Amino acid sequence: MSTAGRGPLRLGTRKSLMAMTQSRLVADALSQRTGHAVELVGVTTEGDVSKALLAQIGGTGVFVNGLRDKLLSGEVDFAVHSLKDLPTAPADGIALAATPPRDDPRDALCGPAKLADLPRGARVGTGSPRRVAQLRALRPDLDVVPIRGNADTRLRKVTDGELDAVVLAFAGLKRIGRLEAVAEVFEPDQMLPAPGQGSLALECRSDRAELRALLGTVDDPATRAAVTAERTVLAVLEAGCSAPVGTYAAEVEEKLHLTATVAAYDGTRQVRLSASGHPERAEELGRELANRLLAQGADQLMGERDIEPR
Ligand SMILES: NCc1[nH]cc(CCC(=O)O)c1CC(=O)O
Repeated sequence: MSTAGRGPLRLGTRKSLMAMTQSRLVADALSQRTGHAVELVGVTTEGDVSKALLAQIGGTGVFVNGLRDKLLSGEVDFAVHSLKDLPTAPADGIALAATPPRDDPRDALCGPAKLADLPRGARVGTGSPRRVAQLRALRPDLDVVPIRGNADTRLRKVTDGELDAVVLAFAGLKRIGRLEAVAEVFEPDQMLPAPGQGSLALECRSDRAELRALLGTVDDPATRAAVTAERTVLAVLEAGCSAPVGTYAAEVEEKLHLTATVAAYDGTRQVRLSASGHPERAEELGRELANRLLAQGADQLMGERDIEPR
């Protein structure tokens, strides 16, 4: 195929502004490292076509599967995903070839005021149970409103006056050039991000060894250790992207520090634990922390649900 200099590498990407921007970033980094030209190939996935489908199956993997099909059929050579959108279960025939250096993993409040300055009962929109639970823990008086749609659509609900604020991933806002909307960035001690948030994932067919090595030139081992620990927590909890699970891992002085929370939707209870260890033990660290969360009632908290995103 095109791995050894015969024509550009074909990068399959969703066509949204966020996806195109992050794909272009990866394409540029890869060209710089390897000298290979990279061509973006826009792919329409089921998740882009059908909102009904997205609601029905909860979003897990719909964006990802369409791109994986193109990898397996050989229509594209590799794909770039937001890592937090990747299901934790490995996919047959697909390899996670690289996790580039992570962008800012934090969540951001977008609107006219910081969280503490929003009026009592202010309407704050988010589609994520993880954000719902942690927002309610911080400000039980808020009216947390479930919303869907891309970042632009969500931000418009604030400018239209339908909502007082929305919570979105800082990295995504940066990629679409909307950081001016940010009123406050939440530190992990206030709100733990989604596992893998702010990170990208490069996938290709697992049988293409040469291509995997080439893509591996943009891999960042510290990012990989961190997101491995975070995603293992999610996998062991058997929770998906729609679970009230927040995690954050980072390497400090060659040690990996991991914090994870499982929170009740009503914000009244939260289990939150931390652990640290050698980055090579990222997976074990995640597994051990998840088991400790379960021992403290995490499964019961995850089973509770009081709002459905619309
Ligand atoms: N769920 C959609 C999604 N997938 C990745 C990002 C943001 C970028 C990232 O986390 O890497 C977003 C939007 C958001 O949560 O605000």
